[in-house]
Amino acid sequence: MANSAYWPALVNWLQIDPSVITHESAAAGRYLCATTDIAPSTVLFTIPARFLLNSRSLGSHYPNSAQLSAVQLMSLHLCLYKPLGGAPSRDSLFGPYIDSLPTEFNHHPWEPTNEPPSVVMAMQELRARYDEDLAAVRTYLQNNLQERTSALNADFFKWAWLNVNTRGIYHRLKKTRSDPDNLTMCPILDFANHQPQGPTMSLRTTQAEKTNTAPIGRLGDPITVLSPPIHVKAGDELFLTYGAHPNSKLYVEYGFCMHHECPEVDVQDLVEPMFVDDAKRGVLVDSGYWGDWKLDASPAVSYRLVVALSALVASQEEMPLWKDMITGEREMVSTANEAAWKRIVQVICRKVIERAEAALSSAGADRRVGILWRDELGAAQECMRVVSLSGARRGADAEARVSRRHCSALTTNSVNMAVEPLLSTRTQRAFILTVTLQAIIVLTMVGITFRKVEVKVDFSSTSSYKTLPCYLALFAFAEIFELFMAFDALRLRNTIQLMGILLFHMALIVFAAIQVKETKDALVSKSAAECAAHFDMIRCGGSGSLYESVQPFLIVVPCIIAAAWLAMMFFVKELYSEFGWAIFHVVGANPKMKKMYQWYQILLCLLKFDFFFFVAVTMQLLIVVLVRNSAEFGVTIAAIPVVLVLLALAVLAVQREIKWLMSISLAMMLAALSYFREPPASLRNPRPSNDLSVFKLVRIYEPSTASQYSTTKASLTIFTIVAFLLLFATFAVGLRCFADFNRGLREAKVNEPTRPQYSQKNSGNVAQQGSYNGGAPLGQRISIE
Ligand SMILES: C[S@@+](CC[C@H](N)C(=O)[O-])C[C@H]1O[C@@H](n2cnc3c(N)ncnc32)[C@H](O)[C@@H]1O
Repeated sequence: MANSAYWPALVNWLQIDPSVITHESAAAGRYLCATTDIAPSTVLFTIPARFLLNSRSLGSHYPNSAQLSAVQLMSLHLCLYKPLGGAPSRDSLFGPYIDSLPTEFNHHPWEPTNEPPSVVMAMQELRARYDEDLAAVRTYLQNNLQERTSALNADFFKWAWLNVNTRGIYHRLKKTRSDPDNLTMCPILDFANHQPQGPTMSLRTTQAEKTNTAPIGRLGDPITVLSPPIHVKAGDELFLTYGAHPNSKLYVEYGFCMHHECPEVDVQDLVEPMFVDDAKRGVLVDSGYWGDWKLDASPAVSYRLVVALSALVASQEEMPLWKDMITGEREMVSTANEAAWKRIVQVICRKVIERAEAALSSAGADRRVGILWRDELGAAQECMRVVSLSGARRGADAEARVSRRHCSALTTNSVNMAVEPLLSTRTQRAFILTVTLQAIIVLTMVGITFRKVEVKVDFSSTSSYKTLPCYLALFAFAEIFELFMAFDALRLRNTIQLMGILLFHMALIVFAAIQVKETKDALVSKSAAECAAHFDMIRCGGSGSLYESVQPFLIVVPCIIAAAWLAMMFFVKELYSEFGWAIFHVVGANPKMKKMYQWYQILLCLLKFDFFFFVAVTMQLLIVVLVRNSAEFGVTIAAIPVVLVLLALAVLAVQREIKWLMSISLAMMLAALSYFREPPASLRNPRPSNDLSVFKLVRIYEPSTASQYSTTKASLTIFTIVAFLLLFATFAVGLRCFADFNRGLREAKVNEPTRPQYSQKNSGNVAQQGSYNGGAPLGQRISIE
């Protein structure tokens, strides 16, 4: 079949009317285009499971198909049904799809010509994979389908294998995420060309991926393709991100190169011969740091290379320090060690520059090979510049700082962007629904209690009655705050905040339980003997009393919150695996950076909870203790927005790493801490009702003022202690984060993911939803940390 005829036949076979079409360009072959204007993240098309070519859809058509890997089985099928002599494929299963595949791969690099050594190595590895797959398929045919053995034409198999390699995408078909057979070819989607960054199409998370199990249906889940998260105009090209791959990988696996601003060089061929000491080689292999050593632009020297070269130049006595460095306990082995590995980096750079210049002066006709050499030259020159610049500075982080200015977009932003918008997975929706539902029920219960008491009691008559409005206000605020925190945690994919919410919710259970007794103390002021003599339905307990009528509502509240807590625990566990591999990967593989980022996340979380507890304590004071028309009442209310601004400034300081602002924020925290300990004399007031020194816990229990706090004693004590401890923790974590300023994390903090990101940085070996497989058996390449 003529290639131009494939499109109508393909959409007719799929029975869909997608809002996309293919066009062709000389530079990148066929590509996908929008046929109409499309709103952000709209469903473009869905391909049912029976049209997906993979181990599930083919398995039942081949005897003992489990003997073959997915790549082998798919390649075998394409090889057997390759369209011949312009006629359509004879395949009754996937004929129209096979007709839409490229007819040849003449341009695909197969034999090394003049490529850089690391690229030649990668090409050899690709060939080894191909040879292995061809041999496996031969053996399979001999053992199972002898009559088809003659159909295994090596040229056809190469065509088939390269189709699978350049068009296969990750698709969950197996029980575990890392199974190499989670691979499929998907009609139409496989016309999408690669764009390393910027808004691209994405795939809706499949049911199997959401539940983290094998798909339930025999053929697996369908694939739904979403448009980029921006408005697309008719005629615009629709891209997909294959992964944050360097040109060397794009060239070897997909046969093209792009102009990268931030190239990288694999220097394995230069570094490996330096390890003449087998013991050191063994240590690196055992610790997982052997190989994958790069000079790149962010950081100039990859962390793995720093680790390897530090080991290379470390003395025997220094090796324990080197181990401390890789566990993140120390920054470097020693200044002498660092100076020594930097000298080696300069030697490596010089060698790379020399050979790149030589290759470029005798460059052949292939434009792609020229790009590969220019990448090597550019990366080595940049690395040389940065390492010389940072001679006196500490660690690779200094280099990282300089280089990230140019390359942050490629490293932190270009990783595969969101597969899912906020609240698009069932677990996320279930989590928010649980928090919302329990909030509605709890507030209704508290509201009913309040109404019942309100009609009988004048709250201003005695201070103890004020416990009830205080209880209502606190709960309303706590529930709204929790809902905000839940949305915020999902938006940021922040698992630490989710843990914080669970702790907070647990505190709500305790608080609600305490309220049963506090409300009783507030209402039931007469002894049993007094009540026996003269029953007062408001001040007495027992049958017919006001307290008895509200008691069931008070008891039900902690039960509901506790039940919701159990459900939330379950959902947080699910969300942990949903976000687990998306969050904390913003900063790459460096354990030091990861640790710093985690402390930063903890600080942000603490600051949010600080705000809650500050407002909660203030609210209790306003309602129960302070006199409404007093100046202090006004000052206390005014303090709320002021504190909010201060906390926001603290967030800004830590995020942007503004030292002077962070110093002020820490000083304010310290001042607030000492305020808890001993209030300034000016704030002390002989009149207990106006006394802000209530912050000092002892006042709550002082005989002169104790009666004033009698009914709120327990909750005020708990809130005050928690607020103090939280502020203390915030101060300590703030100091820790301050110490991490200027260590290369700023870029990652500013570019935080408000959408999930699937890290590829530093692994270069990842296959995932929405990205092309990129060649090697997936088992070797899926990296889920
Ligand atoms: C999944 S296919 C995409 C559709 C393909 N262009 C076609 O003609 O069928 C992947 C192949 O497209 C080409 N390709 C993808 N992205 C490209 C890009 N940005 N520049 C040049 N070629 C690209 C490469 O040949 C790659 O192996």
